[in-house]
Parts: sequence; C-alpha cells; structure tokens
Amino acid sequence: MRIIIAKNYEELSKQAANLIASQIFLNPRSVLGLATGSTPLMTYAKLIERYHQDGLDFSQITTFNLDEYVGLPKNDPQSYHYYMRTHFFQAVNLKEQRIHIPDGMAPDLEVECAQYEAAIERAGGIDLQLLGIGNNGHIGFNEPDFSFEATTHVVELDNETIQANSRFFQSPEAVPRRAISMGIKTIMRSRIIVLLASGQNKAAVVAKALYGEITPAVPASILQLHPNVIVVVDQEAAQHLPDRATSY
Ligand SMILES: O=P(O)(O)OC[C@H]1O[C@](O)(CO)[C@@H](O)[C@@H]1O
Repeated sequence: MRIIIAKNYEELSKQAANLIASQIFLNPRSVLGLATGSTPLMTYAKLIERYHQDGLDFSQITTFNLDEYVGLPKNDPQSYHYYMRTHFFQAVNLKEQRIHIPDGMAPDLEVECAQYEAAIERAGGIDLQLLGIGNNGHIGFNEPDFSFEATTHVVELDNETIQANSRFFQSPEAVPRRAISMGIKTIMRSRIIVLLASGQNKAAVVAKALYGEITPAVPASILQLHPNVIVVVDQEAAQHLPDRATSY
C-alpha cells in the first residue's frame, strides 16, 4: 500500500487525477471504476481540465460506477446517474455505450446485479478503481458487517450512512433505504485501487481502515490485503496515521 499525504483537498484531487491520467496514458482502453460522494468531485474537475488542456482522451475508456440508490430515476438530481453526468461525463469525450452505472429502477434488482457483474467481467475487469470512504468505513455501499465475499448486490443502508447522505436530500426520510453496490469481492478484483479521503472527520476511520484489524466491521480494512492500493489523503484526514506515511 502506498500512502500519499497531500497538503490539502486541491492537492489530493490533483494527485488523484494524475493517477487516473497516467492509467489512461498507459492504456487508452482502460476500464475505470468510478465513485460518487463529495470527495472525488474535484478529481473529476481536474480530469476535465486535463481533457481540455492536455487532450486527455476518454474516447476508448470504459467506466463502471460503484453504486446507485434503489428507486431513484436517472434524472433525479440525487441519483448517481445525475451526479456523474453533471460532474463528469457530459464534460469529456466518454462514449455513452461504454458508461455503466447500476440501474436502481430495474424491475428485477437481482437480475440487474448479476448483469452488472457480468458486464464488468466481459470488459476484462476493472483496471483502476476510485474509492471514497464512508464515516463508518464503507466502500461503495458495502456497510459494516457485510460479508467480504459479496459481488454486486442490493444493500440496506446503515442509519449512519442515511444521516451522512441526508445532507444532499431534503430530509433523512427522503434518503433511499436501499442501493445497488459492487461488492467487496468486485472491488478487490480491480488491478489498482485509489482510495481518497479528505477532512478531519475521516481521520479516525482512515487510520482504522489502513492500520487496524481486517474485519467486515470496517469494510475498507480489506484493502490492506490488496496488492496495489494507493491511498491519497489530505493532511486533515491523515492526522491519525503513523509517521511512516509519505507526504507530498
Ligand atoms: O465522499 P463522501 O461524500 O464523504 O462520501 C464517502 C462515501 O459515501 C458515499 O457517498 C456513499 O454514502 C460513497 O459514495 C463515498 O465513497
């Protein structure tokens, strides 16, 4: 595991965008796993800058998003479809047919999960997976105490996650209770994983995930077993990390 400690959120975002841009330069046909939440927002903004300034080419890139709420249509402003379109997809030259996000409105959610997993396999697996981390250690929407064995599946969201995400909704009651998420197994099959965390409210969970016990009670702790993880945190989120972590 490599840990990059960036000065602040902007530097973190630049570093994350650089890692993704390098992946694209090395393999213009890369399969990228993408995340939502507030943390990767500026990473997407930096990638858009690179697209305009350096001609970073997404035309042959395939993307798979980690998750989507159940019951939100694609044009709902709180859906992850909407988030990705407005914050990233519409601003770069990704091809519509190579963009994948689980469909939370699918009539049969189990079939949707199986098809999503199969599509990832057909694409050859994920080359680089971008991840945020929830306050409770979740990655994707894999909540604490969920098995490390799951592939794409329907999850019941934790109260903590519902409370945390209610900032994007009119009230906690408006937050969907279920989501489709890639499972831990899906995530762990990615060749490279880039985990982002920003701000002091993530400091405790970051330390627990990276240096604590490996347990489904802290889903992100499984990343300690992945051979190719790059963690990019800002100084605030790095507060509880040991000194041997690297600074930039
Ligand atoms: O980046 P944020 O907004 O802190 O969210 C952290 C995590 O929580 C989620 O938004 C889901 O609750 C994930 O998509 C994200 O990785």
